[in-house]
Amino acid sequence: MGAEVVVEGLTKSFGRQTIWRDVTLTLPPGEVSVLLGPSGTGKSVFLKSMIGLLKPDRGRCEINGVDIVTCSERKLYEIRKMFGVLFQDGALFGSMSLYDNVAFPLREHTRKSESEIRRLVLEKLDMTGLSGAEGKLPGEISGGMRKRAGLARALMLDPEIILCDEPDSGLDPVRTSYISQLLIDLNAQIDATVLIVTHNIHVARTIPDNIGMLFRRELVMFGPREVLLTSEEPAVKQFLNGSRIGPIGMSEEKDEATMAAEQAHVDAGHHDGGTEEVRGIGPQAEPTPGLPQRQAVRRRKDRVMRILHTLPAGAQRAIVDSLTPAERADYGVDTGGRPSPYPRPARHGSLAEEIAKLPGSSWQTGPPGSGA
Ligand SMILES: Nc1ncnc2c1ncn2[C@@H]1O[C@H](COP(=O)(O)OP(=O)(O)OP(=O)(O)O)[C@@H](O)[C@H]1O
Repeated sequence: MGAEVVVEGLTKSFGRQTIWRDVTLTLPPGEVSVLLGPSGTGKSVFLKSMIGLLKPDRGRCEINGVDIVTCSERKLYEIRKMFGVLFQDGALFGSMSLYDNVAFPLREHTRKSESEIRRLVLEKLDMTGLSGAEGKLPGEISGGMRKRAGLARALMLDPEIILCDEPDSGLDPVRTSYISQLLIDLNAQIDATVLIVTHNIHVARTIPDNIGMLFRRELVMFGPREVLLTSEEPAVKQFLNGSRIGPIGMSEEKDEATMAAEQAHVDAGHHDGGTEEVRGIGPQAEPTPGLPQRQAVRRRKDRVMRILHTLPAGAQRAIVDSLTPAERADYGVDTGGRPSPYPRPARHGSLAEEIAKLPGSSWQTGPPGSGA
């Protein structure tokens, strides 16, 4: 199973520009999480901070009990080997064949024989649908193939954590669906913890177990997909529907006068720029038939049912609706479709307070009244 990543109070600035502050979240082991956010909110900076390429100003990022913010260079080097990273452009060496690109981590970090390297390279190229392309140069293949080659290379050291920086960037919707499916298939095969950074709404709706969103230099929320997908938080709703109407503006957040003017424009019958007003939660992608089931699914269900009473009502309903009759019986959910007080009665107090009291909790919730 993949490693758990615990991020607490992480803050990053460049000079006087704060990128984000007090980011707190836990990537549950072996689950797939997505970090959303408008352009420039610091999603890539967050990924780079997680692998120690950038140093946060304060806070912790703990992996297997090691805080990579404060650990020694030597320890960081060891921890980094647990990561497989897919950079935006694949980050392949342009003068090397795909074979040599994918073999690179093994040649650099292990003493494996060339025959063993060959076996492993061909295996990873096969897993990523690149069999037969090993002799090609990165410049001779499509963007989608370059991404998959980057992924094959990221898998070489059997990572426990896979970070993907905008796996969909530059890809058409069909290729985006393929690479997203590939990530689910890989998760089913190796049970690694996966974090995908993206602003692709379709990826966010169909792929992850958990979703978070960065906005206004903060993590607006992070939790089971049902929380964000049923959220009434204006920035989240606007983002998920790709609409101009809401607090997210062209470059930064908008002032109230601009928001009111835009709303009046839409009220007068003009289009809001969104392609669809999606309601409810669609099904999550499953592994391709013939592959094993994702082990994370059962673990996540148990985990989410333990914290169900702390979640907003809309998310609770969506989670309960997704259970089979047998699961409802297992978890003690009543037949009226509402959860019984499982595993303990709901307590009084704000959601944020309730969540903060959970053992090992590292949830981030939105501001009061945000529905987070
Ligand atoms: N090394 C750096 N030095 C100074 N500023 C930086 C550095 N790296 C990133 N930034 C700034 O941090 C901010 C966030 O950048 P980042 O690339 O993380 O955003 P993002 O959310 O990934 O955006 P996009 O979705 O467009 O890729 C930007 O204002 C960027 O200019």
